[in-house]
Amino acid sequence: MDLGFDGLLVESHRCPTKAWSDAKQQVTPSELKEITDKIVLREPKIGEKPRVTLDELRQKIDKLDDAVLSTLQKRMEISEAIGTYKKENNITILQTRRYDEIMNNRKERGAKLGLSDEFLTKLFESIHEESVTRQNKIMNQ
Ligand SMILES: C=C(O[C@@H]1C=C(C(=O)O)C=C[C@H]1O)C(=O)O
Repeated sequence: MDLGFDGLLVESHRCPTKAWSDAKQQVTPSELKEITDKIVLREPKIGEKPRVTLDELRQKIDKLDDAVLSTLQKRMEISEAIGTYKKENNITILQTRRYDEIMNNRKERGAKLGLSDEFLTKLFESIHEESVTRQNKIMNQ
């Protein structure tokens, strides 16, 4: 456990089922040892000035997240335009071949950038779901 918490409240009992209160959340002493052994204690090094400050790194993340958000917004706008086209031309919203093509291509490109298959699957499934939801709204208007 490396959670940055200041404290941890755990109830322990020799025999949890016999505890007079909160029996369900009591852990045995050996489980308690297992939990405390896993705790990582960190002492931030104060005084030593790091080359790059945490604030600077976070500002970089903030900027990149802005770019991610505006890219996603632009992608959804295009998806909605495709939704309108599909409505006007009576085309099915879900296009599995195109979806598979996107998934395979993004995962292949992502792998080259060191991004995991699991992460990319979750990311593009979620993007696709939102995209289809938006097109459905247009289709039902
Ligand atoms: C955007 C489209 O509609 C759907 C959404 C897709 C997407 O967001 O990438 C891909 C295929 C379709 O299931 C499309 O047909 O191209």
